[in-house]
Amino acid sequence: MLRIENLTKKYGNIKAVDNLSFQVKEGEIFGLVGPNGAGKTTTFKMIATLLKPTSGRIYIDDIEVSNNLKEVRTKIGYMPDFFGVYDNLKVEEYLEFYGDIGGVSKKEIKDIIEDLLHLVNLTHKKGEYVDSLSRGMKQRLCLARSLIHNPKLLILDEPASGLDPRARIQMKEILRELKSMGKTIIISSHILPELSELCTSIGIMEKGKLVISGPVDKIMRKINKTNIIRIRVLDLKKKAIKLLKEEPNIDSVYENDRFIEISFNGEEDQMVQLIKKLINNGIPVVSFNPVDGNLEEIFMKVTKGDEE
Ligand SMILES: Nc1ncnc2c1ncn2[C@@H]1O[C@H](COP(=O)(O)OP(=O)(O)OP(=O)(O)O)[C@@H](O)[C@H]1O
Repeated sequence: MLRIENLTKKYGNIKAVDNLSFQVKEGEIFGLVGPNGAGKTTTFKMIATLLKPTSGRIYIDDIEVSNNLKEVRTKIGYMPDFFGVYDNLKVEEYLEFYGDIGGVSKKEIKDIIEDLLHLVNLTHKKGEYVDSLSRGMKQRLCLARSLIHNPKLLILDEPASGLDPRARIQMKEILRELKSMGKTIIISSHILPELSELCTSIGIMEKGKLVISGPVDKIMRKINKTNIIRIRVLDLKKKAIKLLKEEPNIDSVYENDRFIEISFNGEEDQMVQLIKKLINNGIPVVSFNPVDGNLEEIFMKVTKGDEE
C-alpha cells in the first residue's frame, strides 16, 4: 500500500529526514514513534504530498507520488498535528467545505457527513460552531474531515496529542473502527504504550533516521530477546514449575498466588512446543499469556535521546 524508498528531506544544512525506507501493507496500522524533532511530521507531510522530498521515492498503491499528485491525493487522508479552525463555520458546514474541496458530489455529501459524524461521535454537534467544540471534539472533527473523500490511506500526525485520557480512549476506539473498515493507517504519537496496543507495526525514528522497524512483538523480542509469559494453571503448580525449569529457553521462573511468570527467549514455534509439553504432562493450563511489552522501554533503549 505504502512504500518509502531512501526518503531524504533537507532544510538548509539540517537533514530532517535521512534516507528513510519502510513499507506498510494494506490494512495495517503503522506507528511512527520518536522524540521531538525526529522528523515524523516532515515524513508525514511528504507522504501527504504537501512537501517535496529532497531525494527518494514514495509509492502509494505502486503509484509514484511526485509525478501523480492528483491521483494520489484521492487515496490519502491527512490529519495534521496542528490544524486551523474556521471561526464562522458550523460543524456540518465545515465538513461540506472540505467535501467540496475533496471532490465529493452535492448529492452524496449529506449522507457522507451523517455517517462520518456518527463514526466520530459528533452527530449531536452538527449545528454547533466549530470554535465552540472541545479539543477532543475538534480533533475528531479533523479526523472526519480527513475521511470525507473515503481515502484508503490515513496519515494521522499525533491525533491524540493534548487529549485527556477519556478523549484518547475515544480516539483509539475510532481508529480501531477504521482499521476494521479496512483502512490503512500511519500514525505518529508520543503516547507510546497506546501505539503498541493499536499498531500492527512500528518504526522508531531519531534524528531523521529509522532506528528500528517491524511488527511490534518482533521488535520487542529483538531488543529484549526475551518474552515475559504468564501461565495460570488450575492445579499441579509445583510440577509445572519443575517442567518449566528444565526448559533451555527459559531464563527465569517466578511464581505468585495467581500465576507463574517465565522469561522466555525462544521463537514462537518453541512457545507452541512448550504449551504442548505442559499439556502432555497433564498440567491443567488455564491461560498462557505473553505479557505486552512496554514500548516506552524499547524506545528508551533504542534512542539515545537529545543531550543538547
Ligand atoms: N520548515 C522548516 N524549516 C527548517 N527546519 C525545519 C522545518 N520543519 C522542520 N524542521 C526541522 O526538521 C527537524 C524535524 O522536524 P519534524 O517537525 O519533522 O519532527 P517531529 O518528529 O515531527 O517533531 P515533533 O514531535 O516535535 O512534532 C527538526 O530539527 C526541525 O527543527
